[in-house]
Amino acid sequence: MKDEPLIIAIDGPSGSGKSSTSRGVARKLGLAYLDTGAMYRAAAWLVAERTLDDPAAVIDAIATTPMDIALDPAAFAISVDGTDVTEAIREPRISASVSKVSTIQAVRDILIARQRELIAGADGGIVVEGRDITTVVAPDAQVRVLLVADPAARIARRQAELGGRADHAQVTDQVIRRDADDSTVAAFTEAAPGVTVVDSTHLTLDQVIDRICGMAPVDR
Ligand SMILES: Nc1ncnc2c1ncn2[C@@H]1O[C@H](COP(=O)(O)OP(=O)(O)O)[C@@H](O)[C@H]1O
Ligand SMILES: Nc1ccn([C@H]2C[C@H](O)[C@@H](COP(=O)(O)OP(=O)(O)O)O2)c(=O)n1
Repeated sequence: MKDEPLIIAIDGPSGSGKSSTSRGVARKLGLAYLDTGAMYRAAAWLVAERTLDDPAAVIDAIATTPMDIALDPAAFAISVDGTDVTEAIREPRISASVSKVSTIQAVRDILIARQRELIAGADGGIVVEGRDITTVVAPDAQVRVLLVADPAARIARRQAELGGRADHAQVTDQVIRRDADDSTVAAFTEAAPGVTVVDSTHLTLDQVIDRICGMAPVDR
């Protein structure tokens, strides 16, 4: 009987290193890569673009608007209704507004269903990162990791990444306040049973990637 495709699930708070680590693991092991945070960001972009406020209108727009996300760890891209939003979803205005959209349970239900379809279609295996992957989206993944790092390290990393585009107060809001809001709908502050905690505070990116690759079944 053929083995099930390998699924590696990585959750964690903002700035813990999920995206860079997941991309690195996917490249090293030859797997696809799904950034579920990008899907919530794209939904928030759509809501901002159409200046929607009423929750029913928000849910309807997200349910009916096509979203296309690339699963190649070397060439990330995402579009909404044919518009490439790869860059736009990283803008501070989206970082500041995304939790308002991602904490609507009906929005989560829509995006979780799409995420499960994408995972099921990745027959060569996939690394999936987010906040609820180890617990809700793919709790049966063979490798389940909660990636953490001290708040000061996470703020410093995000600040370095954004350069002059956001001051310390904005970055702290993006990291700490957003985690507090996000953790009302997804349990990523503590590892669920069977989930391995990896603390990246004092590890380089390569060390984190190696550690997670080392958790994959050896016959890969
Ligand atoms: N182990 C690490 N050590 C130092 N910097 C890291 C490490 N992992 C990630 N980074 C850097 O921290 C920033 C945030 O990482 P990212 O992968 O976007 O985190 P997340 O997806 O959890 O928000 C990026 O600039 C990334 O290069
Ligand atoms: N599986 C997921 C992934 C992200 N989210 C939410 C939480 C975050 O505020 C946004 C954006 O996620 P993203 O992973 O891009 O955030 P950061 O890289 O940490 O800045 O989406 C979620 O609720 N569930």
